[in-house]
Amino acid sequence: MASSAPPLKFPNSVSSSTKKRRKFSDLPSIAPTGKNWRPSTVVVAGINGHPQINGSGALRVAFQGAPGAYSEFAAKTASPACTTIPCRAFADAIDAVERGRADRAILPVESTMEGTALRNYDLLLRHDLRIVQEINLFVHYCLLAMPGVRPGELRRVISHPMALAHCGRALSHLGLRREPVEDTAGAVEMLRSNHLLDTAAIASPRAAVLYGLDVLAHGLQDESWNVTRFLLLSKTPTGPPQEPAGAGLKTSLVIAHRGGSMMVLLKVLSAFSKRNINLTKLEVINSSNEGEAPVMILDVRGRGSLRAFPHVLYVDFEGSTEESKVKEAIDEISSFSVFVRILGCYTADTNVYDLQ
Ligand SMILES: O=C(O)C(=O)Cc1ccccc1
Repeated sequence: MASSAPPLKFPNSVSSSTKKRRKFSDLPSIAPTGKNWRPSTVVVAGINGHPQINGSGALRVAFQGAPGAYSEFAAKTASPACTTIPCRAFADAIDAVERGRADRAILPVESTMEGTALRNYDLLLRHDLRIVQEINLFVHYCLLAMPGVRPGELRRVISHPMALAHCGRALSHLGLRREPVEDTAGAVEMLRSNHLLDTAAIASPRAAVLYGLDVLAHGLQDESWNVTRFLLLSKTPTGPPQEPAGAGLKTSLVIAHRGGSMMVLLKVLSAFSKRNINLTKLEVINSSNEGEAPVMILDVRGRGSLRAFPHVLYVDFEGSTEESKVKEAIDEISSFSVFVRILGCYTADTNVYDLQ
């Protein structure tokens, strides 16, 4: 399917693109998966054209949650032939990669409704893993209950905090007490195994089928345009994908410093703009007020120690670390920032995958 969608615009992200955000129904590049789990547009062989890793040929991807979680769908979208490894927490998924029990970890990092999931970005910064792929997944939420339960019998709803937040208006309307749990599919599993008749879960339609629950409502999200961006992380650097002049590639950086935050921001923007490098994300974190925790970043080049910074910029831009203008921009930024780390260089995902 065509891959001509404009860059996604996430709230709280500053994009240099002036293109208008388009509605789901307008987008030509939606890759619907139908009832068939895998979007036909995704290349089956390996990640970014890199060879599959383990003997059986299947990439092992660790994700947070029970089978049927959105992160698992995202992993299957990235690499349809992969074996997925459920983990209790995102930190466990990262740990699985660090210890070699998995080849990749998958992490939701931002959504069109909520912006950047800073806790997950924090995790990324504390570990030495590289971003090797991004996946944009259209997230549909359903209200699920035990078979035969009617809406009037429900008192509370459980789900992942992001799902509860994305469905805030609908849940207020239903008057259900909200309780966060680790993940959406885990919530469904909890209903099933504890035979909870007064509790609903928010999860995907696939989780309903997987665990045999009734779908009481579809499309529960407050906004119809609800896309989550996931990153696939690897321990082994795969190197920038080989594309002529960095075409279709994206690089993610973290820039950290200790003071003069506006000045640094302006200088960073200037380093990119004078080289015509298009930013696709800019997130500014300031935690210099008393009582605010600094951002902890693993210094992968130095002694491998964690360093604390009050001012951090997350920057994604179009281009590859192999391009000379990108190297120059990074060198210039390194000359006035305390710390710069390349989080990954990978193929930009211009599709939005729809798993319904
Ligand atoms: O809980 C899940 O299913 C996840 O994979 C995390 C999540 C939750 C809501 C939207 C996207 C990802």
